[in-house]
Amino acid sequence: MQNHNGEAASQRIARISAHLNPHQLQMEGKSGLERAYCRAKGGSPGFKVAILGASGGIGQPLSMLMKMNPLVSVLHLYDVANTPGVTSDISHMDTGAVVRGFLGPQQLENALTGMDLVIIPAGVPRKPGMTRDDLFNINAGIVKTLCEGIAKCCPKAIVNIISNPVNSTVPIAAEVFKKAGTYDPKRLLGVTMLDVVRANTFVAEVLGLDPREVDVSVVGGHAGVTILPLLSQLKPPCSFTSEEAAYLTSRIQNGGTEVVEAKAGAGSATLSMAYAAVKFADACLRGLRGDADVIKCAFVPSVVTELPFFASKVRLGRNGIEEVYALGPMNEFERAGLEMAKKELAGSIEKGVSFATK
Ligand SMILES: NC(=O)C1=CN([C@@H]2O[C@H](COP(=O)(O)OP(=O)(O)OC[C@H]3O[C@@H](n4cnc5c(N)ncnc54)[C@H](O)[C@@H]3O)[C@@H](O)[C@H]2O)C=CC1
Ligand SMILES: O=C([O-])CC(=O)C(=O)O
Repeated sequence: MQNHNGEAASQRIARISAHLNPHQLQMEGKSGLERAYCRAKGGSPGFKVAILGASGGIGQPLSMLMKMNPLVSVLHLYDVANTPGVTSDISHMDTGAVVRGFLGPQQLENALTGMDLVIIPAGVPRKPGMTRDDLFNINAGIVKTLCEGIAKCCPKAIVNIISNPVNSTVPIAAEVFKKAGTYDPKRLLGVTMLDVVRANTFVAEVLGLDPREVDVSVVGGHAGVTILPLLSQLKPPCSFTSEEAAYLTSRIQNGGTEVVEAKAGAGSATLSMAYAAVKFADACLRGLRGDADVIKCAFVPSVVTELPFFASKVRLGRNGIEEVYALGPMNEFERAGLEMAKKELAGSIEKGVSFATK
């Protein structure tokens, strides 16, 4: 009996059994992959997304949530450990995206080829007492290698960098792409969405509002004092006492540390980060699709200050970043915060650039 694609029963069984063993499929190379992608024909057309570091604390819930995203037609899960299990598990979800797993450096190129969006949560997380910069020695090399793969296999992809320290890993990525001759500043974004998610939550708590009604712009970078919430620009407009502004700014700046301490050695934010990463990735995909007015904060190549990278609101479109918005009016407290943020950011950016160019 033939199915609606005109496929005979024997072909159907062969296709399904091949799909059940991702490794076998991988070994079979292109024809196996092509067969798996046939399944996408039944689903909606969409974008191809790779997650690098897909088996980790962020990677797993992020993979799950991206499998639920109707804009995704193909989802590649890459890690140096445990991707067969994560892929098998997630592939049973009855959503449209076809999921494929890739394990270890020899499969990185297949994981990346043809991707529209690459999300990178690969790398080690903090333990109590550490700063994000303490992760530099391990994560800088990981991000560099993964970006070399991107430059080679999907140079036009939008890249979302989650791996810390974001203030240095984004400049590293830029240098890798420059060296490879593929750099497009519109396509490189450091993910600072969790700072916005936290800011919305904490501000809503103070104001007694639903967090979904609150929109805080968070600029600067993604570590300590470089995280600068612009509470004076809050939507809906509200005023805070100086005590409230100081409390909220400090809580937003230390949100990551709050989670690291509560997890007491078992890592840093993973679930709220996966939520924030999907919110951001979805915005990038909506931009690629051509939706109007997709605006989010991100740490990007920038000319809004004298620094080469800075987080501010950006408009996302078919080419990635279509517009980087200026910081807008700030009060005295925020202007002082901006000076502190820029001072620390300059060193973190320089550290990333010199690592990648040495
Ligand atoms: N941008 C942000 O707002 C946030 C960033 N982070 C950062 O995200 C990163 C990941 O955090 P978690 O998922 O909690 O860590 P985790 O340790 O649970 O997972 C990391 C994953 O990366 C994989 N990995 C290591 N080296 C790799 C390589 N060369 N290629 C591919 N995969 C590799 C590991 O096998 C592991 O599965 C950390 O650097 C953390 O600091 C965490 C929270 C928020
Ligand atoms: O604090 C950390 O190490 C992880 C992170 O970036 C965050 O939760 O904002």
